[in-house]
This record gives sequence, structure tokens and C-alpha cells, in this order.
Amino acid sequence: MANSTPDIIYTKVDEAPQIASASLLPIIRAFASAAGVSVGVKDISLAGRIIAAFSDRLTLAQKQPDDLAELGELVKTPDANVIKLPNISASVPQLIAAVKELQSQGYDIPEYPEDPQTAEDKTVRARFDAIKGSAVNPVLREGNSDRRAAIAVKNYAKANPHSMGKWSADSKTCVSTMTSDDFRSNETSVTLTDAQAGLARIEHVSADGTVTVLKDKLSYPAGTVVDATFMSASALDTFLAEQIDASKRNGVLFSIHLKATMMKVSDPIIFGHAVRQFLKPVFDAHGPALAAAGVDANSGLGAMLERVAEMPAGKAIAEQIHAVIADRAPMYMVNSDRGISNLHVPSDVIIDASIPALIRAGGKGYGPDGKAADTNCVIPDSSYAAVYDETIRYFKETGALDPSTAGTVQNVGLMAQKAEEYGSHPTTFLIPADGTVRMVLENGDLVHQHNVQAGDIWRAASTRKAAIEDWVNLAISRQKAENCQAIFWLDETRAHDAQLIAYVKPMLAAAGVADKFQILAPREATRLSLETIRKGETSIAVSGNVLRDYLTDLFPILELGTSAKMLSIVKLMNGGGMFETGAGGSAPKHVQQLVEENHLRWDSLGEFCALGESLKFLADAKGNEKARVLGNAVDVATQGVLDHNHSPQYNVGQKDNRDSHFYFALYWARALAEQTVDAELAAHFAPIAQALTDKEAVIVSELGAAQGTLADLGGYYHTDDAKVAAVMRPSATFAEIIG
Ligand SMILES: NC(=O)C1=CN([C@@H]2O[C@H](COP(=O)(O)OP(=O)(O)OC[C@H]3O[C@@H](n4cnc5c(N)ncnc54)[C@H](OP(=O)(O)O)[C@@H]3O)[C@@H](O)[C@H]2O)C=CC1
Ligand SMILES: O=C(O)CCC(=O)C(=O)O
Ligand SMILES: [Mg+2]
Repeated sequence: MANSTPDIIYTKVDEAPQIASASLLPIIRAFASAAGVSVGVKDISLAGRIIAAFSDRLTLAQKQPDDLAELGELVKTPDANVIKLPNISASVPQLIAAVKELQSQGYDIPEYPEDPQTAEDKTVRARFDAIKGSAVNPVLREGNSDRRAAIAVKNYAKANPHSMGKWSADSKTCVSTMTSDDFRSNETSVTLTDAQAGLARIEHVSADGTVTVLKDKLSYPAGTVVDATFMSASALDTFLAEQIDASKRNGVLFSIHLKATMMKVSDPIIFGHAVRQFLKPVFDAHGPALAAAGVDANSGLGAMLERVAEMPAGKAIAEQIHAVIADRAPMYMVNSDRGISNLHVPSDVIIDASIPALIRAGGKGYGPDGKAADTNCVIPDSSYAAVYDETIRYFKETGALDPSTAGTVQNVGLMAQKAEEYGSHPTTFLIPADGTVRMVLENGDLVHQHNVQAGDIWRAASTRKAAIEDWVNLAISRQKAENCQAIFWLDETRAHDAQLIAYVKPMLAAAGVADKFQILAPREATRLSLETIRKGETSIAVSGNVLRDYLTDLFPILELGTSAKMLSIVKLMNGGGMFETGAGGSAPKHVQQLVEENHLRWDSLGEFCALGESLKFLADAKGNEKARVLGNAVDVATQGVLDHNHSPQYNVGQKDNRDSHFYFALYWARALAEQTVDAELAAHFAPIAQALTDKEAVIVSELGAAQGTLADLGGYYHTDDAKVAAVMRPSATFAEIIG
């Protein structure tokens, strides 16, 4: 692969970032080619992954190679230089919608078997399961995470603070979480000794002694931290029922926040419990009929209403559903205009983005009446809920953060080699019958054992020694570079964290930097970090994988207004580099606005930051000095876009993504024309910079004229490249100069 691999791999993804790429990537390729830098593309989109998985059923013209598998190999080599945009981690409703769209385009993709019975259905289902949920990031993230705001971005945010909702001390907004029998409370954890290294299996032993192997041939090297835990279904139901009642009693919106995408096995099941508890009278009255009609609560109220509409007695059931909803506490809405509630689609409310947005708004969510209201934020598992609880308490006490003076929380996140809960998908099980679940090692040691009941969710997760050590070393080097407060967000009273602390403390001591770090449980770390940034100072959060995810949305959304502007570097453990674009997702709402008004408010600042880093990495890795010149000029261009306020705005008629790309190209070309390190590049870009300068008014007017109409993308999950290009490159003048 090495010789034919392009210098940089850009990723084809979904939704807003993919549409933005239709405008940005031609610019990047044109500029890079002037320096002899090749930029390839690998398709990791949801549609692309479905097509690759079922290529055996497709025509030659339709077939696609498995780009994700190829990239998964590449990131394990020192040659890797990947710009990774956010992709859809699909929930079942999204997967079904994508299949339907591909079928309508003539692709012979099978239906998603919701309840596979035959051997063939089970094979199909296994292929879909490999595509479902967070199926890309765990494969590509062969390194730990370094996410922070670049200094220019942070300074811009201070000079141009975003609006923040006001907090009042008597806000009724709160976080509610379980106090027992959840993943946090039931967790056990061990670090495997040399004698314990090797294979492991997970088995279920039913009350009558029948042993069923749930998973075999797990392979753990010595030093791996292996956890196991479960969430009790009955405790969960009791908790949810209480919270649904409490929300009504306290006059607040009911909301539930999960990560049904990334935690693709456990969280859809928990979401399904919430749907069933909220609509308990309906399920009590019609449970068997609903099941017979194919209703799966895990797929949400939206899919349920569709199925109910097809039932003979559907009208009466639908009426009962609406009557129950009317009688309950009002629900936190995804889109009140369209009647889309928190419980409609499991992937609509994703905790890392949803709670920070609510906190940014002063603790308000939107109710069914379209009005902002105080909200009960239900987070069933208590492992990380304290972070949000403490943030909300802090703002109630002290008022909102002021982005014009706030400091920053950076993150060093443990995520390599599918660390922690992140990699638990193949070892998470919905328990079929009462009994025990145990993990047994090759040497016969029984390392975990839990008494479980039917319906409980049991899961194991592992974290490898090499990943942990790499993470601690990254923390040490980042703390040294910033010379600021650094906190390991680890709770010594939690089973898993205690094992990590046993790694962290000796490593810090050996490096002579124990005094530079604190180790604090999430609640205490949250409080101290908020106090630190309120003083305008910097803190580094050194965290596990889930907190990496949560904190790199929470703090950026408070400090910068969005996590889209983050610098997000994955230093791959085998020497390569992966540069993620921002810390946010694929912004589905943005596509809707583009289709309706031909305005794309996606901000590509994350792509600009990643591109600069990728080019400079290329220069270091391959001794390509032209790439360094290009990379340094990217930084100047990014600063120019910020300084001159050319970032996309919210509303139609204002500047959008395409305008920001034009200005990025203009400033990039100027910086290249003006630099004196490489005369050849300066000579190449001088006329381009001149042409872009001369034609600025024409180009801006051509871009502006495109807005305010419907935009045809030729699809949602599997768009038509030519149609998207026509929408995203409406300025003939600009396209001609870029070439
Ligand atoms: N790295 C990855 O691959 C990731 C993938 N995802 C996936 O993305 C999808 C959506 O997830 P969700 O949790 O809704 O999070 P998103 O980050 O996509 O959306 C939340 C909101 O963040 C704002 N936003 C995010 N990125 C940008 C940007 N570049 N420019 C401007 N605004 C931005 C928008 O707010 P507003 O509308 O207020 O402007 C948006 O509506 C899911 O399929 C999820 O699995 C999510 C996170 C990371
Ligand atoms: O992999 C995913 O599903 C989401 C990842 C994510 O949200 C993040 O890394 O910030
Ligand atoms: Mg995230």
C-alpha cells in the first residue's frame, strides 16, 4: 500500500461536512498539487459502508471496496496521514432510511432484519450490525486524543463572544441519575497479570445450571484493565417511572440523554425502556399487539407511530398514545414545530451535544409549545452524570460563564485500541434469563461474576496497557507544553478508575512530574475546572474515553459557542497522524436548512485547523518542505477568515459555508504568494491571489445569488455528486480560477 498511498487521505462522510467538502476539497486539491502533495479520498459514509458490505449483490458499476477496512490498516502504519471528518454513527431508524434510499436508487440491498430467524437473515443482520452505531471511529482511532482550541480560535472567541443564556439561582433544571444497580455501581475491574494474559470467555449460567457461551476467544495481553458491569432492568424502570412523575410534579420538561450511537448496544436498550415507561399505559393495554405489529420501542416513538398507523386498531392506539403524552410532564423537544420529541428517534438527542446546548441556553430546553423551559435531564447511569450535575449547580450559584474572559479546558483523552466502554460493543449483552454472567480466563481464573435477571444489560470493557501508557505520556508532554493545571479525571472509588490510578501514579512519579498533576473524581474536577476557566486560566482534563467525548463538547460549547472549531489531533501509536475536524458531529439540521433555503451554516474551521496540522505533519514525516509552506499558509488563512468575520452565519442571505471557503482560498493564496521561503510556490500563487482579489465582488455576488431557493442534492445518505457540486460551487468565476 505504501507506494500508492496518497500523501494525505481525506474522508468522504455524510450530511453537512460531506456537502461542505464538495466546495472545500477541490480547493485543497488544487493548492496541494502545486506543492506535489497528493490528496486521496476514502469513503467512510454510512451509504458507502452499506454498499461495500453488500457489494456481492451489486452490479459492477455499483460495487465499492471496503475503504474503512483499508483505512483501518493504514492507521496502524507510520505512513498514515488522515483528515477525518465526522460521520454518521447510525441508529436503526437511520440505517433503515439509508437502505430504503439506496434501494430506491436501484441498489439491491436487503431489508434490515429486525428480528432475524433464518440463518440467512442472521448473516444479513450481522453485516448490518457491523455498520450500525459508532463503527468508524473505534476502527480509525489507533491513538489517543488531543483536543483543544487553537490560540487564534480562542482569542477570536474572546473578542467576539457568542450569546449565552442567563442562569437564575431558582432554575428548576437538574440532572437525575440512578443511585444503585447501574453500570457505575455494579462495576468490577481487574488488571491482568502475566499469568492471566491470553484468551477469555464470557458465559451465562442459568438458574438450572445451563451454561451458554456469550463470547469466546477474547484476547487480552498482560496489563490489560478488564471491567465488567451491568445495569438492572428493573432498577432502571423504577428510576424512569419516578423521574417521569417527578418531572410533572416539579413542573419541568422530561428529557433523557444517552449516546445511543456510540454506545450502540446498551443505550438503544435503555432508550427503549424510557419509551416503554413513558407510554406504560399503552404498552400495558396493547403490548402483545404492538409486538406482533413489529413495534420495537428501542427504535423510538417515531417508528412506533408509523407501525401503529398500519394496525387495524391503530387509530384508537394512536389516540391513547397522544392522550398519555398529554397527561405526562411535557417532553423536551428536538423540533417542536414538527412535533419531534426526545423519544422519537434514539439518535436525535445525543448527550455530548444535547446537554451542553441546554447549559449554554441557561438551563433551558424547548417544550412541545415551542417555549424554553426548565428541564429534568435524566441520565440513567451515574458514571459521568456528576459532570453535568455539578456544571448546572455551579452556574446556578455563580451565573453563566463569560466567553469574553473565560479560560479554556483542553483534553487529553484515552481512546486508543478501543479503550474502555468505547470498545464494549462486542461484549455487551441483553441478558436472556435469570442467572449469572461470568468472565473466565484461559488459565481458569474467574475474574468477574454478576448475578443478573432477564432483561439486564451486562457489559465488559477493556483498556490495554500500551494505550494507557501512551495516554499518560501524552498528558505529561501536553502539561509540559502548556505549563498549566492538569487534572486526571479519575474517581478512586470507582472500580475501573482505581486500576487506572495504579498506572498513573507510578508513571508520574517516575517522570518526576507528580506535583504537576492532580487526580480528582469527575464532580470535583468539574468544579475546579470551571473555577479555573472563570479566572481566565487553562486546565488540561486528562480523561477516559467517555469523558473525552463529553468534555470536548461541553467546554468548547461554553467557551467558543460550538465544538466545531476545535483542533483535534490523534497521534497514532504507530507513528502516523490523524487529524479530526472539530469535536462535533455531522449536524443533520444543517442539511435540512440547505435543502429548504440553499444556505449551509456548517463552519469548516475544524477542517481548516486539521488541514494545517496534516500538512505540517507531512512536512515532518516525509521531509516535504513545500508541505510545510502550505501548512503555515493555512494557519494564516484561517486567522484571516476569523479576523475578517467570514465564518458562516445562521440565516439565509447571510454569508455561508461557501463564502468562508472563498475567503479561505483567497487568504491562503495570498499567504503563499507573499511568503519568501519557497519562491516557486510564491510565483505559482501570485496570479491566483491576484485573480481572487480582482474577482472578489463578482464571486461573492455569484455565491449570494444561489441562496434562498430549494437545493437538490439527489439524495440524503447517498447524494448525487454532480448535483451536490452544482449546489456547492455556484460561482463559475471562482471555479475557473481554482481550476
Ligand atoms: N467524530 C464523529 O464522527 C462524530 C460523529 N457524530 C455523529 O453526528 C451526528 C449528529 O450528532 P449530534 O450529536 O447531533 O451533534 P452535531 O455536532 O452534529 O450537532 C449539534 C449541533 O452542533 C452545531 N455544530 C456542530 N458542528 C458544527 C459546525 N461544523 N458548524 C456549525 N455548527 C456546528 C450545530 O448547532 P446549531 O444548529 O445550533 O448551529 C448542530 O446542530 C450523529 O450521527 C453522530 O453519531 C457526532 C459527533 C462526532
Ligand atoms: O463515534 C461516535 O459515534 C461519536 C464520537 C464523538 O462524538 C466524539 O469523538 O466526539
Ligand atoms: Mg463527541
